[in-house]
Amino acid sequence: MPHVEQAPLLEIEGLTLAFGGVKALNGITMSVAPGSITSVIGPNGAGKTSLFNTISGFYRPQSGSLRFDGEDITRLPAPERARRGLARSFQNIALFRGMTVLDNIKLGRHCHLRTNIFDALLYFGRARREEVALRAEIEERIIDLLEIDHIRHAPVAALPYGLQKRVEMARALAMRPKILMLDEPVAGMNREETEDMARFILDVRAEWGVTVLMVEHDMGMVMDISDHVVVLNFGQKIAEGRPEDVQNDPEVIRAYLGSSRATEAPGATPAAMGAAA
Ligand SMILES: Nc1ncnc2c1ncn2[C@@H]1O[C@H](COP(=O)(O)OP(=O)(O)OP(=O)(O)O)[C@@H](O)[C@H]1O
Repeated sequence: MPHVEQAPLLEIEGLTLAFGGVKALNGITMSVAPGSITSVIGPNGAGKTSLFNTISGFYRPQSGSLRFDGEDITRLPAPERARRGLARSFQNIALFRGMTVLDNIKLGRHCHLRTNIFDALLYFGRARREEVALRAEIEERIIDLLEIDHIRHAPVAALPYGLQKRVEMARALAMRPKILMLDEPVAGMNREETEDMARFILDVRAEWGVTVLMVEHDMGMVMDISDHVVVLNFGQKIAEGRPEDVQNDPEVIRAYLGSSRATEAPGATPAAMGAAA
């Protein structure tokens, strides 16, 4: 059978976003294949967070378009994008710290709750009971998959940072997303926590087929688990491809050399950095 390429789940075309005179994004075109783990990397100020905020609908681009699951979402507000299956975590954890782990996870399902009075009136009895049971089952699967059963009743504020990050991912998963957007999922984690998180991301993809789009500075982790890597610098895409290709791209190494994160350059051996200088 001939190989047929699947249509991208997310297609970004010519995205431009400016803050005053600063072009945080300058004509970014990229796509995310269904079932892939796609990572966006780049030195500080490259535009990664701006890209995430534009995809999830917090920022409105000056030009360009976004298609998600075959539909144009460029003008849709953030909650509607979430409802359609774009879920994200945040660089700085955005959990309700006084609430328990379980209650935080339950909040993830809010985007699917009915808000229309007619829907609500029609929605009672068996259908409702079935949906409640289904949600509870999904929450249990998430808790099991992310190994957080032992802390389900703990207040989030009492947990170490690495576990809080895991709970944030659990909450995003409770939205039953098509794309899970992870903003620096291992920032501030030690090696062991990082390896755990990498394993959870792979498990989530394998078991649920969720597509993952992440921004991350930890090059080891990005290169280990990504299928596709997109590199930004000063708001522009300077490279993309398989981890091994991006790692050896002289322009990518040069971009990191000029930044405070030179030692994090993909494949930053002294020889490679000397060659790129
Ligand atoms: N709300 C804002 N107002 C003004 N300028 C902004 C705003 N957000 C981002 N910028 C500017 O846009 C550019 C891209 O920033 P962005 O935060 O997207 O980069 P980044 O790649 O996520 O950086 P980091 O790795 O440090 O998180 C930077 O020059 C930044 O100063």
